[in-house]
Amino acid sequence: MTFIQDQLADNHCFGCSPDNPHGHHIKSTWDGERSICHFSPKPWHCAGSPHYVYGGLIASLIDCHSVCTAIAEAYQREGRAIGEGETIFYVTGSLNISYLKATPIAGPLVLEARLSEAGRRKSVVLCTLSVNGELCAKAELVAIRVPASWGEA
Ligand SMILES: CCCCCCCCCCCC(=O)SCCNC(=O)CCNC(=O)[C@H](O)C(C)(C)COP(=O)(O)OP(=O)(O)OC[C@H]1O[C@@H](n2cnc3c(N)ncnc32)[C@H](O)[C@@H]1OP(=O)(O)O
Repeated sequence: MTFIQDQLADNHCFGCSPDNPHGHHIKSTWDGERSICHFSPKPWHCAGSPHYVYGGLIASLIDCHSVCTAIAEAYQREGRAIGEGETIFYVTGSLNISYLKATPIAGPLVLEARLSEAGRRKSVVLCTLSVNGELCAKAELVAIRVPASWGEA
């Protein structure tokens, strides 16, 4: 299986860099229309209850998976394989989440994202997070394209 994050070089992101030892290391697939990410929370990712996932973690996963989706779609729109040629970099402009149900920590969490708008600099990504087929959170993220130098070390 090919993951978006493994095709992007020099990535330092807490959410998705394969090389950040302290990060979440999320992995997302992209099929040309939608992206999927599976994540299994650890017991310490709990909210006030040990049974449910901390909302900040949910936001972090949705944030990163959605921005990676915007990046994958932008490469596709330019007719390039992900990571090929000049780096395409997006950042989060806004993130609006609705927590619909407490998210079981037993997981796995399944994130699914697709674009509802794709402009020159601005993409709008719709993302859902489900567990065992139950929708627990949904979000809209505005991703803004920035120069590749934004991501340099
Ligand atoms: C190495 C491989 C990769 C590796 C992969 C890396 C994945 C990284 C994932 C990390 C995700 C993050 O956490 S990123 C970190 C958190 N985010 C940030 O730090 C961003 C901080 N904010 C900024 O730098 C700036 O405000 C920007 C870049 C977001 C926008 O500023 P700007 O450049 O002046 O934008 P501007 O020209 O005014 O607007 C352009 C268009 O975007 C819209 N727009 C601008 N800001 C917003 C906003 N906050 N919410 C909604 N929409 C907005 C405008 O209406 C306009 O739409 P229209 O008129 O064109 O329709």
